[in-house]
Amino acid sequence: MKVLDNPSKETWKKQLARPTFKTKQINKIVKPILRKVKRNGDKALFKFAMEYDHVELESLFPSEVEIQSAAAAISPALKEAINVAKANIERFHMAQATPELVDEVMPGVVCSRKSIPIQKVGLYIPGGTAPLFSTVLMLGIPAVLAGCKEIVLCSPPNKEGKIHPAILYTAGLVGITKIVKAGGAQAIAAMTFGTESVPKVDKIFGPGNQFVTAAKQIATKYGVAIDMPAGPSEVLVYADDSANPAFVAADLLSQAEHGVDSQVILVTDTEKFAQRVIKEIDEQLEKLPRKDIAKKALANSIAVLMDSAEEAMELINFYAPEHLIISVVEEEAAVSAVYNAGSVFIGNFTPESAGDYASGTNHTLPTYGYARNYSGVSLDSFVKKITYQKISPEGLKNLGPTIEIMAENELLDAHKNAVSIRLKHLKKQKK
Ligand SMILES: NC(=O)c1ccc[n+]([C@@H]2O[C@H](COP(=O)([O-])OP(=O)(O)OC[C@H]3O[C@@H](n4cnc5c(N)ncnc54)[C@H](O)[C@@H]3O)[C@@H](O)[C@H]2O)c1
Ligand SMILES: N[C@H](CO)Cc1c[nH]c[nH+]1
Ligand SMILES: [Zn+2]
Repeated sequence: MKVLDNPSKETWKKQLARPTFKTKQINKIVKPILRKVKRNGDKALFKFAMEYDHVELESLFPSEVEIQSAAAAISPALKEAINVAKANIERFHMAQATPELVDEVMPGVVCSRKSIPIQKVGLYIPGGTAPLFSTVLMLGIPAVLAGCKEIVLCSPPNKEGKIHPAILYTAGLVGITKIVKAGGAQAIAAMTFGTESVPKVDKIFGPGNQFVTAAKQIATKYGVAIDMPAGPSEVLVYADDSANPAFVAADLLSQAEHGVDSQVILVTDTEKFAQRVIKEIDEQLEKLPRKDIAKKALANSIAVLMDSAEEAMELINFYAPEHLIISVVEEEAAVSAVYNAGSVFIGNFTPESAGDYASGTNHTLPTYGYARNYSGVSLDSFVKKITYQKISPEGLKNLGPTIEIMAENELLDAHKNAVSIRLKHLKKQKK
């Protein structure tokens, strides 16, 4: 882990760059995949499963036997844990529901706004190097709560041609029945264009590797919406002497183990603390089954020493981390200074893993600095807000002249007439 000592502002962009997202090279692979799925439908999905997941699939759907045996393969302890997580995620996402808004803005002019579910949604559940069944909860729960009519779930098959039992079990628990064995860019293409077996959806959700993220971004050119670019996981820990170096190291490693292209950052105020954390990382790393992945991610990672708390916060907002852990004495000041982050974890006893699994917040979050302009997934991501208005004759008498003069000055007479014709009618009626 490289250590930077009070880097000057002009160097932040370069010094804190994420591992190069080789957009051009990735797009070169992803675009033909999209094209082929659009042209050849299911046939292309079978072909890409062979090419990228190294399996010859018999069917794109899990069989009834696979679904039944998935439930049997999950231990009672894991089932219990999934239930606790589900309850917390449901509770926190349910609390996000906004009631219908109705307002009589002036006498006789009533405006309202309602949340209407997006009808068809596609959920991508990563499965390349780890079976992220927790993502089924994070996407499936708000989709069901929002009332989406059709929910399709795609996840890559393993070498036996199966989707991980925990993903199948959790999907069933949440109430998702349309499950497709497809991963990577081909899954995104299938949900974008539709195939013989996969319905075309209105919006695609979910994290994934660089191929998935690039495919989602290209897919938007074909009329489908996406939640956000949710790529390789990252965490920034802002800690001082009051933090426990072993805890900090564990948090940094928790995101480093996601993928070789993940990045983790430590921001602290003394070289001594940074070195204690680095020592802990070295010790904990050796015991991790995914140490080879984490090691590569750590090669992209940095410890930054910042003397001034204000500048530290400026740097953090500049970086806009997906996850931000704050473990400093001046906790409140730091928390209130955050304006760019996907999700914030406060205090020594709030590991980022809590949000990944079970505390209730959503773990599908913007990476790569997109926390500057995107929010993480929430109930809102699965609805559209439709506005309504109803104007009474009295209301039109009150508002009409305002509209008429504005339309006239925009040189749009037909707009003005739509009001004038009604006002004249009302005048005649009065006589
Ligand atoms: N930002 C978030 O909210 C969030 C949440 C969870 C996970 N993640 C990230 O999701 C990612 C999951 O990645 P993963 O790889 O384990 O699973 P994945 O399911 O995203 O990707 C696996 C698929 O990638 C495709 N693929 C692999 N190599 C390819 C190649 N050379 N060319 C074309 N396609 C190829 C294959 O089709 C395979 O099925 C990690 O980077 C993790 O950090 C992010
Ligand atoms: N940290 C990931 C989001 O960036 C989510 C996750 C799922 N499982 C474990 N972690
Ligand atoms: Zn994680």
